[in-house]
Amino acid sequence: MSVVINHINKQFVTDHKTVHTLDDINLEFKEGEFICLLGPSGCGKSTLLNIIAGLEAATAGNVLLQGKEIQGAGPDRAVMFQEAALFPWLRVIDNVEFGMKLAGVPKQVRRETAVKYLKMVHLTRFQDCFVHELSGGMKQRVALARALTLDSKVLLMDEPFAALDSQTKNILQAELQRIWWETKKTILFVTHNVEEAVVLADRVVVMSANPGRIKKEFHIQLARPRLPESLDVSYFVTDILRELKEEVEKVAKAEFDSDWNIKKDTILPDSDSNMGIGL
Ligand SMILES: Nc1ncnc2c1ncn2[C@@H]1O[C@H](COP(=O)(O)OP(=O)(O)OP(=O)(O)O)[C@@H](O)[C@H]1O
Repeated sequence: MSVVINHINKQFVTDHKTVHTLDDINLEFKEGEFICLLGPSGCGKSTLLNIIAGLEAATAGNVLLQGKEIQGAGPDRAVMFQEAALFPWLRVIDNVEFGMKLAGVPKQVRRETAVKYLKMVHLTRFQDCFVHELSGGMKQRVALARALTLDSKVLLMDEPFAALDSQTKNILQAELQRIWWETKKTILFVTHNVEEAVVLADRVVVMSANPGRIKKEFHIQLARPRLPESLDVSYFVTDILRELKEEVEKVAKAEFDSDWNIKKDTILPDSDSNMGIGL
């Protein structure tokens, strides 16, 4: 399913100020394309993802899915966040079935579909466990299985692996590459991690901040599966980091006290592929 973002603007109006978060965002995702969105903290990545999900309204502009303007959230778009947001009182299998239950899918079909996707994330052995019995990585795999069950053509992922250790993250990146390949979904994946973006994406979109704009796009024409430690991945990482560095420093200058010295206290060593985290 193709996604077209037309002239999206977003302003948040609070009691004491108006924040111009997104300025004239135009983007097109081809059917089955994997896009990663990178940018300094606060540039509006999550806001843009929420607008595409229909969870947030744009101030101006629109989002077209297969040529049709979206009106709020819909089953054609599944969303996955940094926190798995599973129900602790339900077993794994019931968590995976939950969205289908709400959608009125009959019990038998629900169960078969849940097992199919638990198999896809290699968790069938744990289907009768409760959430507290799972590791962080397993919880995200349950959330991924749940997101896949509604068979939506678009998957919107907001830093889904950010809270995981690097080994688990690498495993899940490999799994996601395989699942994307098998399901042919259109994926928008928000991350702070440049290496993760290069490993996963067909195209990496870099945003600038204040207000959020599209700064540059990188087409990652590398064979898959990709390994984070490979030389061709590092080549793209270096290139993208160069583009991001300027943006992250701009945000830091605006947010840090005036005695902060960008050279002395630098948070931006050239090899840092998590640039911007924690700003
Ligand atoms: N509900 C809201 N009300 C007011 N301002 C908001 C709201 N949601 C987001 N903002 C502001 O919009 C800007 C963009 O926020 P957003 O979370 O989209 O950025 P981000 O790039 O995803 O950041 P991060 O990488 O840190 O998650 C920030 O300045 C934020 O404070």
